[in-house]
Amino acid sequence: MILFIHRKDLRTSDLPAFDAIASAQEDSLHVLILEPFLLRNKRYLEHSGQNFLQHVARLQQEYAKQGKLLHLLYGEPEAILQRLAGVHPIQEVSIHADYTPYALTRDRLLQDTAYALNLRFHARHDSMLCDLEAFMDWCGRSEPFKVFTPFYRRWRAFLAQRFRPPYAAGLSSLRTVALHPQLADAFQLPEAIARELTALAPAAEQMNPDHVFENFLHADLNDYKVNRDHYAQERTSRISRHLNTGAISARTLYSRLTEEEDIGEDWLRQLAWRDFYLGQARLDRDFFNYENVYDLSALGTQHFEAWAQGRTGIPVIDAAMRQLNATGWMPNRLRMITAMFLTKNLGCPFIYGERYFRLKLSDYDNAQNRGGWLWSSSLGFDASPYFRVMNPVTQSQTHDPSGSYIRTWLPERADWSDKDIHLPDEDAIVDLKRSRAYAIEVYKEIMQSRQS
Ligand SMILES: Cc1cc2nc3c(=O)[nH]c(=O)nc-3n(C[C@H](O)[C@H](O)[C@H](O)COP(=O)(O)OP(=O)(O)OC[C@H]3O[C@@H](n4cnc5c(N)ncnc54)[C@H](O)[C@@H]3O)c2cc1C
Repeated sequence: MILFIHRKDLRTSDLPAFDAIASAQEDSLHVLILEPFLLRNKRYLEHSGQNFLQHVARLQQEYAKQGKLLHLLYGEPEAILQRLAGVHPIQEVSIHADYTPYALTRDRLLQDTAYALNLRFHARHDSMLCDLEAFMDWCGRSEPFKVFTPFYRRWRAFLAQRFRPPYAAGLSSLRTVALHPQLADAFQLPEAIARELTALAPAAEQMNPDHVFENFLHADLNDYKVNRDHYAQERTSRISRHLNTGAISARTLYSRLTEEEDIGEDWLRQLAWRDFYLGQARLDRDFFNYENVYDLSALGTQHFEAWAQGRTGIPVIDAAMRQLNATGWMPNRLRMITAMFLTKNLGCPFIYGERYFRLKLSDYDNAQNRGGWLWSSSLGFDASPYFRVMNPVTQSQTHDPSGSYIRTWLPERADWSDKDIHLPDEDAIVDLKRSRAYAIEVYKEIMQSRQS
């Protein structure tokens, strides 16, 4: 019997592990473990936690529809494995790998436990569109790409030659087995979480990542290049929250995209950024540690709360933060503008904004979020130059000239003229020009402080 543990792969088709289980022709016990650390401080009530639980509810529905068994458990994975292996004839543990520092430690412990129990252990790669090892071998490189454009060129060529199509075996071809009732009791979900799952079930039922993507392909792919930064129009795919929980795979997206007459190069380029950051999370030893590589002690948190609450007096910043707080969504350009504003104009270390987005973004993903914050604060590979400080007023004038986004999220400005609506309040918490000049000086020193 194979124990399969769901992770950021909350779907029932195109899973490398399902293919392996089907080939082995063995029974499989499928569990999804909700870990106390990941649900701490009622995180499941924040947008990021709600998105995850909603996808869990959907996965349960998918299993039920196909007459298959999925068991939701609460506890430490290695303790659960120990108990399960004592009761079920498990010979192998199968997971899809995750690369955050927390996940690596957890999975090392899980692997050690499996080996101590004489079980086989398989962690298969799933999240990237390009298999990283195969890609690096093909490129003849051992060092990660530090600059996006050359990475992108090679990545495109690799896909054209070596794209690995979606895996064929679906859930329907597997023989899932029931969990011993005693174990279900021992690791049952806390009542509050079980309640949330029930409450989210109706919305989960309506959710369909394939439809989200199909709608985008038909309605918005052709004009993506022009529209992607017109954030008031919301014309991007909005696939990220499904992609990051694994409810749809990057392979499926690419495979579907290649059926289009015009493949949508600009959109694909964005998907490449996702692989660029996922690759860095695995190959750049500093990726999760830049806050210690540079001396950020000249920065402070004085204005962090005003930023987080959307009370800075800079209209587009406040509108974006209010949208994020209310809905869990913020368009990409506004993420760049708000992140740069916090780290540069307000002089706040990037980890505070990163942590805030971790809770608030529905599509939160550790590697993508860190990548975005490193880019905005000029740290890490291929980041914005230290002297680049986007001006939120001119960004707003350029990308939303009529100010319709501000009108939606700052109702107190709904009647302002197109000209005035972008301008800072008289008592805005910073002067854009002065804070920009100061940020450039400070970040120049930060760049020089790098510990090798
Ligand atoms: C400070 C900051 C924080 C961010 N945090 C996250 C996060 O937690 N999770 C997340 O998925 N994305 C994050 N991003 C990247 C980007 O904003 C989102 O991926 C994008 O807005 C998702 O919308 P979409 O699915 O409509 O994207 P589309 O424009 O339709 O693009 C398609 C896909 O390409 C990828 N993509 C697009 N833009 C980027 C980018 N700049 N970097 C990496 N991948 C990209 C995403 O997987 C996206 O779903 C962050 C960006 C910044 C600047």
